[in-house]
Amino acid sequence: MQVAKALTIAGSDSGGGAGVQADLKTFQELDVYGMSAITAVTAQNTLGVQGVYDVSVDGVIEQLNSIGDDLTPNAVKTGMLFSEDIIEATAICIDFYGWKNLVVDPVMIAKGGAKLLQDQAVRALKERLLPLSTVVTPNLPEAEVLADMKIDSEDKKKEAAKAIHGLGADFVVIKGGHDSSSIVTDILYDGHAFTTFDSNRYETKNTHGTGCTFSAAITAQLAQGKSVPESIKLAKAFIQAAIEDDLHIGAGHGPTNHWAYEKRGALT
Ligand SMILES: Nc1ncnc2c1ncn2[C@@H]1O[C@H](COP(=O)(O)OP(=O)(O)OP(=O)(O)O)[C@@H](O)[C@H]1O
Ligand SMILES: Cc1ncc(CO)c(N)n1
Repeated sequence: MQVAKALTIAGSDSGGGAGVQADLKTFQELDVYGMSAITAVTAQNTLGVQGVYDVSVDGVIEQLNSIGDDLTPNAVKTGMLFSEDIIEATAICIDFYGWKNLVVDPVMIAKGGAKLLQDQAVRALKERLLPLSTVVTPNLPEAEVLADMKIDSEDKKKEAAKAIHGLGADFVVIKGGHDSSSIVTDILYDGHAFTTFDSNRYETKNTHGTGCTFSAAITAQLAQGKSVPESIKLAKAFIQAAIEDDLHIGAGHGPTNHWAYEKRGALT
């Protein structure tokens, strides 16, 4: 049996809803063999982030070398990268091993406000990682930082997508989770045209790890040879199911349900 392999380079969430844990659960649900290189360990639950401990740059490089020397991934995603040095090391390794199908989720701040990327690391993200990326998936506040502009209209969102595309990503998806409208719209820009992906907003506080899960689903699809638009369509259906069928775990912002998409498929 030939199985596609995907790698996540990201932080660990002890609460299991975001970060490496969300990525591996998503890969597994989408029939992709999951691998991980951990950049930081967070002490985290549904109430917030209690601590952040970054892994040494040597530790990150050694994990990537272990994978690169034996287990070539068909697609790679990055999540929480924390520091300029970790971004630099990640970019060098991705380039060295020639890994393709890179999805960059430019994680900056956790929903509760904790910093998951140092301010001085934004430049490295823009200059070192985005030029290697197939897809970059900012939420609205991240798109504002990457494009260096305020986004307060649909036209501004499109202008920001163009600016981020100009940083070197092949495809830009600006996610709509932070909007307040009843329809959640993610927009995709491929350098020529825009495509929109709409869904009904589901009112819930259990949205911890939505961005990680969405970008991991895109990565799993790319690993299996799907096109970027096809991968985003599936990822949107995957996250919609995971949000709507919420698990009610923990007293704060609970995780999404990584089983839900498969379960729906089994029922239809
Ligand atoms: N309430 C909701 N109902 C339906 N879809 C949603 C909702 N919130 C987010 N989404 C979808 O989830 C995906 C992630 O979007 P979001 O903007 O929440 O990412 P994020 O802020 O990076 O997430 P996080 O930082 O919590 O991991 C997108 O595809 C978005 O459309
Ligand atoms: C480790 C980690 N990565 C990403 C996020 C963003 O959801 C988070 N809260 N924690």
